[in-house]
Amino acid sequence: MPLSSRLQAWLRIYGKSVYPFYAVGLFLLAVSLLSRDSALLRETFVALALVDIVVLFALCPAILLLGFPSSRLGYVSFDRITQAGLIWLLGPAASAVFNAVASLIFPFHIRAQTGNSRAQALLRALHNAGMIILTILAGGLAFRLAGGSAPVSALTPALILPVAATIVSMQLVNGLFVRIRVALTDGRIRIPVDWFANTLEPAAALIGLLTVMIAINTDRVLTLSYLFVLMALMFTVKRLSDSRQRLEEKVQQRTAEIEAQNQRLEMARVRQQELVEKLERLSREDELTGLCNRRHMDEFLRQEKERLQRYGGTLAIALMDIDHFKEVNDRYSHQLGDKVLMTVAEILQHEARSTDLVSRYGGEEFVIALPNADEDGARQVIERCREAVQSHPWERLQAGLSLSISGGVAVLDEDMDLQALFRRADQRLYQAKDQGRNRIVVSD
Ligand SMILES: Nc1nc2c(ncn2[C@@H]2O[C@H](COP(=O)(O)OP(=O)(O)OP(=O)(O)O)[C@@H](O)[C@H]2O)c(=O)[nH]1
Repeated sequence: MPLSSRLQAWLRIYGKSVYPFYAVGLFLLAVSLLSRDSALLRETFVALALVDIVVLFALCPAILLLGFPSSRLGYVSFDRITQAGLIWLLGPAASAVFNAVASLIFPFHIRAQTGNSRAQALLRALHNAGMIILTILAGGLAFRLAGGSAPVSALTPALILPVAATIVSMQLVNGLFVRIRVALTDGRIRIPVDWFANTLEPAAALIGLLTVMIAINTDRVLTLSYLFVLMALMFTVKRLSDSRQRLEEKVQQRTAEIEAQNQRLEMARVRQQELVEKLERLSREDELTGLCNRRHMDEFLRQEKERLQRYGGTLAIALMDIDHFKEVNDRYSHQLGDKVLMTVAEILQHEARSTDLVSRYGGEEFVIALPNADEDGARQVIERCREAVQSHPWERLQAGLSLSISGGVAVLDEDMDLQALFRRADQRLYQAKDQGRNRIVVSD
């Protein structure tokens, strides 16, 4: 924000809210300067006015110039200076009234940022004032119970306990109210209170005590110099707090970026995994029918043969071929031929046992591996397949279409290799074709 508009904003706030308090402060300052009868009263008024001046001319412009809402401490900590300071100076009742009135301004000041209506800001202002009155009265009560009496006129060790009691009780009551408010709003509001602000609150209250004592016990030039240093300190702390917050935000942003990056990597990993699985599946699967392919069948038979050699048992294979399949392609279409292949695949899969493996071995040729099946067992399964293909309602697929399959079955002998097993099954398939098709040949 350029300086001129900052000044304008300051004047706006000054005109709308700060002015009455400033006027009261100046009035009290004037009265205290003029009332020569009571030195204590005058000193008290001087102190009050000076504390006000710090708040009005240091804190308000600081908040305005440095930007309030981003602060994690700002008013939360520094308004404790006037609250506690005035308890010790004027007593809890006066401090409560003064600070409650001052706290009414704040919700209107940040109305633009919060987007609250005038009515909402008013409710919040009343709520703030109520909270502050109770907090200050609790602080004052603790101060009195711990043996303190207002006005404080000298810094003595006896003050330590009452001052500590004031600060701790105010901190506790304030914290309690904030928590109640968070609970009532379902945790929707963000509280600008963290350990940093919590540490600063007692510190701010101590600064209040020091301010009061300096105002009472020293001349005005020294007091004003002290206030000037205090002001500079406040700016520094505010700057520190802001840069700390910016750092925190940067860390949060970086963390979010890293998390997003991790998520992207994880997604890429999952996609890669899916791709690998798909490739693996494709390398085992026949694309048209979804049955396993020749590569997978060969691998399966190799493993089965090894298992047999080690543990014994039987293994049969059946080579099946659709009869006159070329005619289907030629007479109807290649597309219909594909549908026939898919339907035959479904039938074979359905009729085979769950331990059998059905594959499309190439073209219109299917191989079924039948672990633990002897000639009779294999015959039963393959006959069932043949009958199912023959009795399938092919007309539904194409009017006038009827189909059958032929098959050759072979059982693995002890000293036989897989090639020989295939040769034997192939010979029997040709036998079946020779004998008129639509049949299964199991033995020579
Ligand atoms: N539609 C389609 N046809 C295929 C596919 N693979 C092989 N074929 C066809 O299958 C037919 C096989 O014909 P043949 O080997 O002559 O035997 P067939 O007509 O079934 O006669 P037999 O086996 O003697 O009963 C050929 O016309 C191939 O083009 C395929 O994936 N889709």
